[in-house]
Amino acid sequence: MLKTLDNYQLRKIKLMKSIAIIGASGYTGAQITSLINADSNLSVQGLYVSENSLDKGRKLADLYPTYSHMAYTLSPLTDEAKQQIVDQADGVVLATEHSVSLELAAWFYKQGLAVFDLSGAYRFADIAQYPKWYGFEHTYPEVLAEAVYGLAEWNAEQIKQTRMIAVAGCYPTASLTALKPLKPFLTEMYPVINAVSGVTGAGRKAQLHTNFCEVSLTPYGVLGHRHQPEIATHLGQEVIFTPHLGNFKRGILATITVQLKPGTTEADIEKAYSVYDSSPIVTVKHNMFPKVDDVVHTPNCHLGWKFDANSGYLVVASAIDNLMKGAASQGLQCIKIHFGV
Ligand SMILES: NC(=O)C1=CN([C@@H]2O[C@H](COP(=O)(O)OP(=O)(O)OC[C@H]3O[C@@H](n4cnc5c(N)ncnc54)[C@H](OP(=O)(O)O)[C@@H]3O)[C@@H](O)[C@H]2O)C=CC1
Ligand SMILES: CC(=O)N[C@@H](CCC(=O)OP(=O)(O)O)C(=O)O
Repeated sequence: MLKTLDNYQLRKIKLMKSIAIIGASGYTGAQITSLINADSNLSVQGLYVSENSLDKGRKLADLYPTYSHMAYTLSPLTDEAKQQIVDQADGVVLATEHSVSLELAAWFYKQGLAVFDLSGAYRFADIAQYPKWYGFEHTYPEVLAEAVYGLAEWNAEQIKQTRMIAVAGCYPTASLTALKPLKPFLTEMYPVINAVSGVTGAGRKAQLHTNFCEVSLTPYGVLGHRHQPEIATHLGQEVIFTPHLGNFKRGILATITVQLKPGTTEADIEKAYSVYDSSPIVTVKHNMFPKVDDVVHTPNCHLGWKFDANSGYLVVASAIDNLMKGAASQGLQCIKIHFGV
């Protein structure tokens, strides 16, 4: 029977899965490395940075002393390294910028690996969206056609079936987790999402606007952030989305105001959110609101809501850690769902 299985199927039934992490010196890459390292069903094949990276050859723990228990070295992603990944790994995590992920995802996918991309390069099924929101033409429609949106609580069946997983964005994860259960009750009025992110959301590289002395709570990307169409696409409804940069390191709080269909009751909303009753990750509270501090460094999403039956307005707040549920721990959820470990 084994003779009829191809290499990928054989790898899939192997008990321990080996994962390569590309972009491992960045915030999400280092975070997912620590999660994979701690998981008894997974092993780290290797950690990679760009071929000419200033960090190549350095130990991850030298960049992040908090990871002093891990002895991994950052290797340059040369052609030989890519071939080694193909030979040794079952899956590859891309914790790289969108245009880098665009190329690497297609290459590793075509070599037969499972790809878990933390960037936005494969999150829209509609190829026409990429030039506007990401500034590039998507040149791999055949790989894009295989991509599934890695919102773990909602798309588990598809995540099992495909090798190309576009892990959901950070603000979209917070927003969609709150809004998707309410879909049957939404009207034509757009939900209004105001969200604040910690500065790690912008990545590790030096940028003026994330300097300590520059950061002060402010909106950005108003009526033009790429997460607006990501949320709208995966909700199936337009939204108004306003992100803010907050003066804290980690975490996202999205506060969402939405008018529900006439006749909607509190019981309807309770029932809608009961979809998360069996989830160890999503917790829903009525008339109690979440705090960012309660979710940072955890994979959890905390939701809190209040409804005014007279006006039909619901306010729901959603808190996650942008580096965890917004990227690395959701990536880990996708890996574990995909490989069934
Ligand atoms: N930060 C966040 O909260 C979230 C981020 N994301 C997404 O995850 C991805 C990574 O984000 P983040 O960790 O913040 O980014 P960082 O800027 O912190 O890290 C980027 C990493 O990519 C490496 N890199 C750059 N170019 C290449 C290349 N050509 N080949 C291999 N490695 C390369 C960098 O190392 P070097 O340059 O030294 O090679 C670094 O390790 C992005 O697409 C981002 O949009 C998703 C959800 C949340
Ligand atoms: C504070 C900050 O700059 N946040 C980033 C979002 C985080 C991110 O990298 O976006 P993805 O989840 O789509 O990968 C931004 O607004 O672009």
